[in-house]
Amino acid sequence: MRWLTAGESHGSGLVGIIEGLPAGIEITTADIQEALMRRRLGYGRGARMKFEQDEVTIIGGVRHGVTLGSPVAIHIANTEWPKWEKVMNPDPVDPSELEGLARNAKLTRPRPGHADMAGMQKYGFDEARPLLERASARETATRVALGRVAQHFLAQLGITTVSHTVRMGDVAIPEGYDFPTADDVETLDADPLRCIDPEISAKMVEAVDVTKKSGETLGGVVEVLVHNAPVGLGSHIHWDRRLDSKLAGALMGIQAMKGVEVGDGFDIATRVGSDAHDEIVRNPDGSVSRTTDRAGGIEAGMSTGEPIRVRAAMKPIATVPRALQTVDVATGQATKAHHQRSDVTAVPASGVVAEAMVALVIAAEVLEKFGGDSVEETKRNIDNFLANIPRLPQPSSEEAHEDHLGDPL
Ligand SMILES: Cc1cc2nc3c(=O)[nH]c(=O)nc-3n(C[C@H](O)[C@H](O)[C@H](O)COP(=O)(O)O)c2cc1C
Ligand SMILES: C=C(O[C@@H]1CC(C(=O)O)=C[C@@H](OP(=O)(O)O)[C@H]1O)C(=O)O
Repeated sequence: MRWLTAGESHGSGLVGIIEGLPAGIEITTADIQEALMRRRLGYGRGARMKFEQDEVTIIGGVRHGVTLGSPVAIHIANTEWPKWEKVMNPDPVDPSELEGLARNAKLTRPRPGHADMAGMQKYGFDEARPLLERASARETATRVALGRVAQHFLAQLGITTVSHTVRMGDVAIPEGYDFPTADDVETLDADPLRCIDPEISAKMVEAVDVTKKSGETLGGVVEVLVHNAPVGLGSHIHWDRRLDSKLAGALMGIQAMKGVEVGDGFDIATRVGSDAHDEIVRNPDGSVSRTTDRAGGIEAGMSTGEPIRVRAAMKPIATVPRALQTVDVATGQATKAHHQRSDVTAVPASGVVAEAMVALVIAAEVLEKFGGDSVEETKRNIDNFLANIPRLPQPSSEEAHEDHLGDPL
């Protein structure tokens, strides 16, 4: 399975293509539209989220609400395009038509923390527009659209994904909360911060308000959980086949992410071994499970069958209203970075994007291990694999209580 996106923030639209998914995934334009609505929700987003619409067209790969096994191509029109048509036209535009257009003004005061400065130097532009257009998280609409197709595939296999906000600036949900499941998605989406704790959510709203008033921006942390993923996705045999490596790369590939954790992540480094791992127990049917989920459902790069749990830390938005120190690349003068309308925070939206990225990784891993040209075939292969994992023998009561501490390997 592979996928690609194209399109600029203020271009005519975005395009996503995903190839290698099986036939038989149930998906409609309305489903994708709904996924894109979820990405627009969230307290702290800027004006653009309110007036711009995501107009979805499925270009190929789906017939009568079901995938065909051919590449699925999705177009998302930017409804703002008429205002940007001259400034962002792929074809040359007569300079007289651009004269005096505020939108065409050269952005020569790069924002620290965005693509402006490094991008100008790397790609040889004398202003930031050609960089920020593609760096912009507008592109994540396409990932969410493709991610929704992957999520439907996984859901038909019984695998579900859910995301939520666990931190907004210095407000965090206390550890020890029950992991949300697919049943919580509606409640989470109805919360302005996509937080499972209403009291903490109210404090997060307050933090966003205070931040906005002071001309500042705010970051936070989102968590994604995958429930019911089979054991054995990913592999220990090479670094780039490890599931944790792939998930970390996918999450870090989201704009503004500065850190990723798997399971209890960085906190694990502060603990002793017996508080760091997930002890293994025999279930009555002879299968095994873990007593905790500190490892985030991944050991040695392989899913264990426990919930997969990953987190991503988002930095505060770089377009800070109280603009930061920079230099004007046209004059060399010290100045303040250019500022336009912008989000105060996009953490809740990032949870939806992170969920899509995780779904795309898990879908690819499911297909890598189990294959299948139809969803039914993939499902048969998973069921067959799981049915053939040997069940543990029934222990005698003495053996069950035997202390294996110090057993030689
Ligand atoms: C959903 C979402 C919305 C974002 N909105 C903004 C925004 O309004 N203004 C801004 O400066 N950055 C915003 N960002 C972050 C920038 O896109 C990002 O900082 C920039 O592309 C530079 O990449 P980097 O932060 O990964 O270094 C947003 C990110 C996401 C995921
Ligand atoms: C358009 C989206 O997010 C944009 C992401 C973004 C950035 O710099 O990443 C900057 C803002 O765009 P603008 O500068 O045009 O106001 C956000 O609105 C979107 O998520 O659909």
